[in-house]
Amino acid sequence: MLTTKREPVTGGRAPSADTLAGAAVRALRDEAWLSPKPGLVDRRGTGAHDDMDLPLLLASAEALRPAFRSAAAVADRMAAGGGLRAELGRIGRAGERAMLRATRGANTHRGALWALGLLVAGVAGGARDEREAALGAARLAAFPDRRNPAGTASHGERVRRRHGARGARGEAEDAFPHVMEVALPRLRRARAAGLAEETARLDALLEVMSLLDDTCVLHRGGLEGLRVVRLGAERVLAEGGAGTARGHAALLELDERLRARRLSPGGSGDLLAAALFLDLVPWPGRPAPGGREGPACGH
Ligand SMILES: CC(C)(COP(=O)(O)OP(=O)(O)OC[C@H]1O[C@@H](n2cnc3c(N)ncnc32)[C@H](O)[C@@H]1O)[C@@H](O)C(=O)NCCC(=O)NCCS
Ligand SMILES: Nc1ncnc2c1ncn2[C@@H]1O[C@H](COP(=O)(O)OP(=O)(O)OP(=O)(O)O)[C@@H](O)[C@H]1O
Repeated sequence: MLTTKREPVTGGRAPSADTLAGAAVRALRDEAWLSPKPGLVDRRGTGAHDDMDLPLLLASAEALRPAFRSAAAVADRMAAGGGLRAELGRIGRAGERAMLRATRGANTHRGALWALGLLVAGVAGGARDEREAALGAARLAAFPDRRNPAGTASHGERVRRRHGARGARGEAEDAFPHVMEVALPRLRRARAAGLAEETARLDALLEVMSLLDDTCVLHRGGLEGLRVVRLGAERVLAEGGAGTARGHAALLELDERLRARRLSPGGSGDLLAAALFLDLVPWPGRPAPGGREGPACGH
């Protein structure tokens, strides 16, 4: 049964489902285009992957638009609770099927759909700012996924058992600390310091990479792989970040190393996309989203 949602934000209305879906797809596209990203698919190539490239990521992002729209619509209609969580689970699984159809079976955006789907629902549920959106998403993530079909042992599940990493689910339940306390502040600090938008985004990605227990990396490379990713990202930042000659050289070296070991920091890519999404949301009563108009990276 549908329950009515709590009264919305004071003053303005939550952005429409179309607007939120547009921002989520745009965030995925921006993350995909961003280059050079260590180990990830970008506009230069396939990174550490052999089953995906930029056109496939862009097609996947577009295929997820209806799922984001539905997540927003249902969160606008229903009160936050177990019922809404169950609906989001259904929408998320349908979104994953649409993604797999669009990519002929490649997992291009599973983790991203999870993070962005919950955040879209957090915003549509009446959040007035990004902090409230992350807290709303966390509350939803904490409800049991009642309709989750049993017996689907994902890579993340196996890694969780083996290494105790809490992965994508833990990040959401904790209200996205690597988005709220790492990626967004880094992005804004870098912009305030006058760095180019692409450099600011790369530095935000690298800082997340240097801290995250990424189950994508653990699955492919174990604890040693995770160490390579985290220390490598830390070194790029210590050399001055993506915008300096030394930092850029360290970044390309890290990219080589990750591609040679088939290590892809997909969880960090997802969380950068989540930060870009929150940065794009037209919060009620506020001016231009993220203070910028139009694509920052020329696509
Ligand atoms: C919880 C999810 C992510 C499944 O998690 P699980 O770890 O079992 O899956 P999987 O191994 O496929 O990994 C998920 C992806 O998360 C990303 N990731 C990895 N580590 C992290 C991390 N520390 N933080 C954030 N993201 C991470 C990576 O991209 C990874 O590929 C999710 O897909 C799910 O339960 N979906 C069901 C549909 C649903 O409820 N959707 C709701 C929102 S629409
Ligand atoms: N630019 C990007 N390039 C590649 N992956 C990305 C990118 N941005 C985010 N991701 C995330 O990385 C994940 C891809 O993970 P991975 O390739 O490890 O999946 P898998 O198919 O489950 O594993 P494997 O390929 O090892 O069998 C996706 O869930 C996606 O959300």
